[in-house]
Amino acid sequence: MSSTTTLPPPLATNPTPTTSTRYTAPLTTAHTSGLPIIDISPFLSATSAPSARHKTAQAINAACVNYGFFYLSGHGIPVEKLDEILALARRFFALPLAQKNRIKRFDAGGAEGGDSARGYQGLGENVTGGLQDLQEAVDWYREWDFPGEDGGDGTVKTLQGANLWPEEPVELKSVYEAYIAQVQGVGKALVHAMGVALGLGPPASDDDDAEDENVFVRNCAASFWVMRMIGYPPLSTPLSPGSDPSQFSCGAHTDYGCVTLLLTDPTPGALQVQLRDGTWLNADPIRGAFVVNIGDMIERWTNGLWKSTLHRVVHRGDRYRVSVPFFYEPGFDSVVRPLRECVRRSGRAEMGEGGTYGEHLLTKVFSNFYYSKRTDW
Ligand SMILES: N=C(N)NCCCC[C@H](N)C(=O)O
Ligand SMILES: O=C(O)CCC(=O)C(=O)O
Ligand SMILES: [Fe+2]
Repeated sequence: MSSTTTLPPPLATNPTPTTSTRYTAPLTTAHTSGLPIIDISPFLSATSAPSARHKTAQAINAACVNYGFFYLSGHGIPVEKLDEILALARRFFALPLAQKNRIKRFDAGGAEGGDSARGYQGLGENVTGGLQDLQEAVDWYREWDFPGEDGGDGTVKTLQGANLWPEEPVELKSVYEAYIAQVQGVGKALVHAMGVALGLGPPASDDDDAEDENVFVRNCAASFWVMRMIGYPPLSTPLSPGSDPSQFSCGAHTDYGCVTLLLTDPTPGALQVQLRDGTWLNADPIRGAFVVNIGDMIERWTNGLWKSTLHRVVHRGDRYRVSVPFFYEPGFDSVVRPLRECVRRSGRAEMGEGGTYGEHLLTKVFSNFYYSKRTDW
């Protein structure tokens, strides 16, 4: 394939942010935002009652049909650990730029002519919908060693290689690696629950180990996860009442894979989620809970029964904001095509080409960087 990087077309004007509290399904517990709070613990314990799992699965289905977003509680990661993750992110971003640049991602514009998505990216380096985001970030991906130079086809180099870890804070690497192991377990339980919520049973098998497995769990077994640590200085442009934002901390986008487990500091009014009617809802954080949303691969698998919902960050507070999303995704080579049962239920034609998650991810990553000058794929 030979083409230059094309950015997505500019977004149509965004609707005015709102703090709507409407929701359309009977949900047992809801935050003031209206987004449901869902307890995943029945899927983390092997001994939980079937009725408890059923309740969780039903709540997930309602949340994914109505919003594509919810809060997740009962995940078992202590709140002190979550606070520590955020505090370490804040300490890293407070370092001088020269020090942060010591783990700078290897840029396409660099003298050596390669690029890498792993590492630190400075303010304005990430682009969404054709606009630079007012954020800086560090990306870590599942480590992936190719036997060959470029994985065979020259298109995956950007995602290869080892992660870059900062020297400071010294404990960041070990704390984050332990967290990644824990949060992957939550991701696995969550996609398991999602398969149950959709009535996607395990494959017919005599193998006891496969008893609980469904198509989501299987495809995430070698999850090509992404961990992202983001820092957001406040946007400076004033917003007059009723006007649309012209600058974003992170422009409106959908996430790419299965589920995002988002951890943020307590800053309110920053993360906004688009409702079905096109208005924007503030999804303010709940301490100790994750904000969860589904990504493009779940939308494709379900043939749109569950939507990968647009969301954005518009941070106008007065304090530097940090967030740490963990993206629990399919394997890089997972072929994702609509599930026959979901196509039938949706009553719509089969959506999407049915390519691999890796192909989707690469398309996204190559359109994300302001400095990318990629011409060789
Ligand atoms: N790995 C995930 N999902 N990262 C989400 C990043 C979203 C913003 C990005 N600039 C974009 O336009 O997609
Ligand atoms: O920082 C946030 O609240 C959300 C970030 C986000 O949506 C993303 O990185 O995909
Ligand atoms: Fe996102």
